[in-house]
Amino acid sequence: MRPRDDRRGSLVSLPRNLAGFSSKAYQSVADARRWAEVVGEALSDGRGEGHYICVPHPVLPLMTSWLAGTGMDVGVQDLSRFGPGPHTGDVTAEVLAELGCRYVMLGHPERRRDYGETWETVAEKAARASENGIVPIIIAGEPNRDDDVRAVCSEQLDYILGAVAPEADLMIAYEPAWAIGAADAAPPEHIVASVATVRDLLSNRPGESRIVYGGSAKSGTYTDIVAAGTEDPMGVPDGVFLGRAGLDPHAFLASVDEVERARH
Ligand SMILES: O=C[C@H](O)COP(=O)(O)O
Repeated sequence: MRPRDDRRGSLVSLPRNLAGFSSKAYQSVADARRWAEVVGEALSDGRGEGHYICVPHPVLPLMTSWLAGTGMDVGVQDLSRFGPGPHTGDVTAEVLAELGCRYVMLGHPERRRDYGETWETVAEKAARASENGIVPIIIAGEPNRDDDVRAVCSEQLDYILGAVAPEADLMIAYEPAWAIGAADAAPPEHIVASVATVRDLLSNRPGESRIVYGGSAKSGTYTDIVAAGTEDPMGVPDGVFLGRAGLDPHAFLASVDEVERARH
């Protein structure tokens, strides 16, 4: 059975084409508003359907209202591993769901670096999200360039697959840690081989899964990946996840166009 999207009151599928942007902790509220004005105007015809942004918690309701009419989904970058109760400072999945949160990023190397988050914790958070109708975006990928992608991603995903219901929707952002915050994205051939591996690791799930690529992605990255994946369509991700490049709303819009063009 498909999980219920309580916000829309109906059963929905994950989008097929996904251009995403995580604003991390880069933007002020005024910056976020300026970003939303440009994107909101460009996608006011609903052309943003299925594309998404992940913002800090306080920006969630603001961004949701600023992007109304675009079709875009809004998510956040973390949530509490606890349910409602005595957990000072935490933001629960229940509160986020009430605010219309569609996605939550989990497992990002920056959170593991800054807060020592373990995959056990990430899995607990994924379960909390999923039980509350929020789709976890699991940031999976190898720490070092010469790591064994299958071995690393398999171990990371085992934590998650053991924690969320088999039929729950799941998004994986394949992000090799060595390509995050770097000068360039990982080589397209590496991305294609790795995405095919991740797809294979998820192939027995009854639930819907999507895979996007992140790590120094910018305009042109998705087109390069598609070109490298001509012989291996399973290795072509369902979209791209921008960090720094997406701070420029025009660059985000270019990625939306690129993903839409490549996948129609
Ligand atoms: O979630 C997004 C990624 O971590 C990518 O960030 P970056 O494009 O700044 O490397």
